[in-house]
Amino acid sequence: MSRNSRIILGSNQYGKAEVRLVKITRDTARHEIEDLNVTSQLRGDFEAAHLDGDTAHVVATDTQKNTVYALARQGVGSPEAFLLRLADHFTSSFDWVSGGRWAADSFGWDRIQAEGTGHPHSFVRNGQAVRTAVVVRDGDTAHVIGGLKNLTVLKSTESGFVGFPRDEYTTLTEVTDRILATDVAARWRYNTTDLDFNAMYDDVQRLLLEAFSENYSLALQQTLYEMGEKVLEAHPEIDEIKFSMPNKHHFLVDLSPFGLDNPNEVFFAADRPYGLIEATVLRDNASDAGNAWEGIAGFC
Ligand SMILES: O=c1[nH]c(=O)c2[nH]c(=O)[nH]c2[nH]1
Repeated sequence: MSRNSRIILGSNQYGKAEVRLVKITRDTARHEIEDLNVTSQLRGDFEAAHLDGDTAHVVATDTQKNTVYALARQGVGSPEAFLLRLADHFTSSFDWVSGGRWAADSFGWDRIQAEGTGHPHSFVRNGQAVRTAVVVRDGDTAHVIGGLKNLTVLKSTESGFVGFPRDEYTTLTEVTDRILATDVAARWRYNTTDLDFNAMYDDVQRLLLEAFSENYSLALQQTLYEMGEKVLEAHPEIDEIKFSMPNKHHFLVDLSPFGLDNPNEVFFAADRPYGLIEATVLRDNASDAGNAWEGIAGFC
């Protein structure tokens, strides 16, 4: 086949998406569970595969899936550490693999309560946030991005929204006492790979919840910024944090047709449309993110 010399291959990556991995650690009768959804994508010299169908460099996506399971046999530890190990494995095993992108969602399980410290091997899926992690490896450089999504929070007072501009299309009334509710999605970029990522995750989640709850909110934008600021102040290992937060509106129901008052007690929880508040909070001297954020959808 003759080739059009003015057409070239651009950026590319490939691998296995959403490998469902459950790892039970059962060294003792008290088991531990790790539950992840892992995506592995390789980057490097794959031009011949795209141009000629030459598979000599194509580490099969099936092999990538198997590698996820095989490396899990030695333990997961934390999503971030596990993805770093996958990155190391692929870049050191195949000369032409120069890097890639590895991502995981991880799902929490709590022990079913028994006396004392909980059941040794029975768990209930934790309905709280889904933990997210991404490792982007380019040569010897690795970027690690921790995160969470679906962290649903609500405060029933200590929030208002006043002072916004009014034009011919503005109907919103000013309120100094409203419900503020959102599903927090956040991704934060570490500036080192040598960390106890599980401890970091727990502390970032704690700080996010604390910041959401502690101050009067003049706008969801302000609360978002305070959440990011609190994380960056506490953790020099994090250079930036991105948020995407829907403003889940709760409208006061007019009960006057029924002869009833409604002192901020009965609400219609609308599911759409919703406000969508997104921002990045970062250090003014943040390290270079390179292409770390590429492919992470839904943030600005
Ligand atoms: O916290 C808020 N920020 C907004 O930008 C906004 N816009 C709106 O209609 N309500 C709100 N609330």
